[in-house]
Amino acid sequence: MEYDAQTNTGANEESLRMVSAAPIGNEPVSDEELRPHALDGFIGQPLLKAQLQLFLDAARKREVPPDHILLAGPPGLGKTTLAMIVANELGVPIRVTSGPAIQHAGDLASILSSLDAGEVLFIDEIHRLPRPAEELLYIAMEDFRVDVMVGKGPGATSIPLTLPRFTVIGATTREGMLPSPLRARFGFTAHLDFYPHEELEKLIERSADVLGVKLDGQAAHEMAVRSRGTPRIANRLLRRVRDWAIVHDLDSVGPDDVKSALELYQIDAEGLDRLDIAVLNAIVTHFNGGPVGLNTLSAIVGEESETVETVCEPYLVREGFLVRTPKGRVATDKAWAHLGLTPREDVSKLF
Ligand SMILES: Nc1ncnc2c1ncn2[C@@H]1O[C@H](COP(=O)(O)OP(=O)(O)OP(=O)(O)O)[C@@H](O)[C@H]1O
Ligand SMILES: [Mg+2]
Repeated sequence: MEYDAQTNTGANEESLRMVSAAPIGNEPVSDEELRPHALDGFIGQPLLKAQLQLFLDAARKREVPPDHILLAGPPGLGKTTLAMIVANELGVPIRVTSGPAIQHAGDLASILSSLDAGEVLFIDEIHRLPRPAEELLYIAMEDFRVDVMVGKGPGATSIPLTLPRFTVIGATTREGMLPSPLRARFGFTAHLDFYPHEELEKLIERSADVLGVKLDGQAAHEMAVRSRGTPRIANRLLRRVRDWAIVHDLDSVGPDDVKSALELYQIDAEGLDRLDIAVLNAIVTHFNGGPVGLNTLSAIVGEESETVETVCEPYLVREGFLVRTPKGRVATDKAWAHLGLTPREDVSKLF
């Protein structure tokens, strides 16, 4: 299987954070050891699993490759994992590429024309396909045909090539950016949601078995509540806890070990890290709870405003620490309480 490194570079600031949902460093490789290979081993998302199971069973019974599948959802929730599982369950090979890796329509044409019958073509970050490639893909997905250009300039001719039936699995973190003709060509769209704590606990227990880490009592729970609903983060926290256990010669890891290990990495009880806390602190101490504009806020915490907006805010908003108002960002009562402070009087009157 090829792995497209381009989708997982990201030496940006987000990727340096322990609680970033994007992969860090060599994680695409180490993600591999923790990936379940069958639908059974895929933790959580019960509705999605039932839908996918039915979809695959029907295709198997009809003895045809299944319709194209779109996997949509935030980073680190299991899109790549599900794509691999689908190919595995169908017992077919999977070809892996990504939107940014395909620079010209010709790149995609050559991949398509080399596919075997029934093969799965996984296109990660499909919302980043260049336009001409996207148009070529429409035809290939619908009519199983690709027009190959032969020659250059005025003498160039296009030769239609019939393709065997295959299945495209597209993954996207930005479903809204997919043009509707492309979206319409998928027979099934799976939306992945953030995982509840109980599911993350199960996931951490499974990963701990794979890594040979023995967890006691509430250890898995303590990691789950700090994982921001994201399996990739859960697995990363587990690896850091494993490091702690190795260095301290522990045979098994208890909840207090988890707390100490993750405190060292400045991840607090709600999964907030140094930057999240800095953002909340800035709003509360400099602006008495807000509202404050994004640029001012970012300047105070010393980060790019994009980092604050795309990395910190979604989680802070989702967890009710922060609200976005037309006048700027406002810290909620929960944020004040989390910082151990009492909210100013009139903050509730803003809403
Ligand atoms: N439901 C799950 N059960 C078990 N492990 C999971 C599950 N979902 C994700 N994981 C694990 O989390 C890690 C990240 O998952 P994956 O690479 O599939 O995410 P992704 O949605 O493709 O992220 P990205 O958008 O960044 O590509 C992998 O190690 C995978 O094994
Ligand atoms: Mg992925």
